Amino acid sequence: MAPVNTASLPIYRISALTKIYGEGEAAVHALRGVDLDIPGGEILVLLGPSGSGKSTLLNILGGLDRPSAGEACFNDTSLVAMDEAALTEYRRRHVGFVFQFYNLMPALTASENVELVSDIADNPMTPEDALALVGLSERADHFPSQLSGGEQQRVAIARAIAKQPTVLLCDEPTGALDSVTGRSVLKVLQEINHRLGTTVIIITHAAATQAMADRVIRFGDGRIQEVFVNDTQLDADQLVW
Ligand SMILES: Nc1ncnc2c1ncn2[C@@H]1O[C@H](COP(=O)(O)OP(=O)(O)OP(=O)(O)O)[C@@H](O)[C@H]1O
Repeated sequence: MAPVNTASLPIYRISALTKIYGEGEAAVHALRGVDLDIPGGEILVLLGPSGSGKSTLLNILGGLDRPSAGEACFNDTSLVAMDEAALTEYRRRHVGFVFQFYNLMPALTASENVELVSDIADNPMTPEDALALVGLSERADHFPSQLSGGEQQRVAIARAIAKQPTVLLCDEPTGALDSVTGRSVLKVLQEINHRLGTTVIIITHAAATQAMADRVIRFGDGRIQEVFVNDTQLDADQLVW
């Protein structure tokens, strides 16, 4: 299938975004004024040391947390101005999450784990289609304990994409995996971006991942240190780390 080219218009516009946890002497300045446009349809990789604010930014973009000040718009709608109900609706319709740990229900099969989410979505893929996209058709009836770490993460990705989200937000998706398995998971994320046009944002400590990105953001101390546009994305199969 030909790549879907939805790149160009910003899907997120972020300006002067700050996040302070706690108060007074105990205050932690997690974001210190972030300005960033994220074009739709891209693979964006967020790099930076531990504690530099990457997860805080991702959580705000995903509607899981709120900034202390500044603005974050999704398709020109302010996430900051949304009330809790609107934010929940935004998450439900538009955002898929993938975390380091897969959080699958142990008593349910791969297919049933995906079905849990497709049941509450407006226009879901079937669990069969979602599992086929991540290359796990053969494992649909297996329980999590019968799957490898990489396979469990692929089920988690199938679950996240089954509702056909606009964006897929991934916080250390390969953090618990060896490099070969991690590459196979990144390959799946790349396939989803190419085939469905989903905007994919990946936080990682595996710096080699930047070679498959359209855009790389380097974070440090709550600020963007560098934005790098990558014109020659590698196939995830070719990543070396
Ligand atoms: N709920 C919270 N309450 C207080 N401080 C927090 C909270 N969440 C994050 N922080 C602090 O905010 C700062 C940024 O954290 P964040 O998790 O965004 O960093 P990160 O770059 O994602 O780090 P890592 O790579 O280790 O996940 C850190 O100093 C962290 O301790």
